[in-house]
Amino acid sequence: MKNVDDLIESAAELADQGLSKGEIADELNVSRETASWLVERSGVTAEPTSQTSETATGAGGPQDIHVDWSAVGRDSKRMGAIAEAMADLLAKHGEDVDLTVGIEKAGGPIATLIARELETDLSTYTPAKHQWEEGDIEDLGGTFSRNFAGIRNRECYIVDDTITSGTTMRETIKAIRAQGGEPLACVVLADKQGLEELEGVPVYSLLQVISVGKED
Ligand SMILES: O=P(O)(O)OC[C@H]1O[C@H](OP(=O)(O)OP(=O)(O)O)[C@H](O)[C@@H]1O
Repeated sequence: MKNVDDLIESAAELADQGLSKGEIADELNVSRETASWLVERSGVTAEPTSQTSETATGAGGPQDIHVDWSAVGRDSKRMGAIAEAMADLLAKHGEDVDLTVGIEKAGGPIATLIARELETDLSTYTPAKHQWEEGDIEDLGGTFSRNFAGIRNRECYIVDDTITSGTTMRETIKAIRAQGGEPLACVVLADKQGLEELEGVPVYSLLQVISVGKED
């Protein structure tokens, strides 16, 4: 499920099957208000309520969602469990990959644990935005840390905590290719874009955060 249109379609199917709005809310993991809004948008029910329309269309609502994963990040055991799950998402790409690239800063610790799980080397990439102070960020480049493994024309995985716009992940893919490497897959904790791929590289996430209250 990728976007609000998919949710609307699913809500319509469930409504057609005779489920109540509460049951649809449970099925789709959204609030009752949002379930009502989705069903109304699908055209399956004719009479919108002013309350649900107001609530879910979200006029003046948030433009972005902050993902706070500190309950995981502050505990190495929880981090290890999350890294195991993220590594599992990459398992379909086989066992030949021997490099995991973490995007600094937050992606570094996660990548370290995933690299351990997958028994790969570890590399880290610091995106250009971390060097930026003023001027055009396009004039800056990111850097691979010399403290960790080099890309050296290898296939690799890319790890970060979140994708918001996708800019950082896209930059990292290009930087790895510029070093002769080939990213086989990206993995993040939370993807706020609901991406399937970026620059031709598959994107996996434990959570996809789908905004249902915002008009495109
Ligand atoms: O998809 P994007 O719009 O590029 O945003 C996602 C990036 O933003 C965050 O990094 P942040 O700048 O907060 O740095 P940090 O990793 O040091 O926390 C996050 O860790 C990703 O790297």
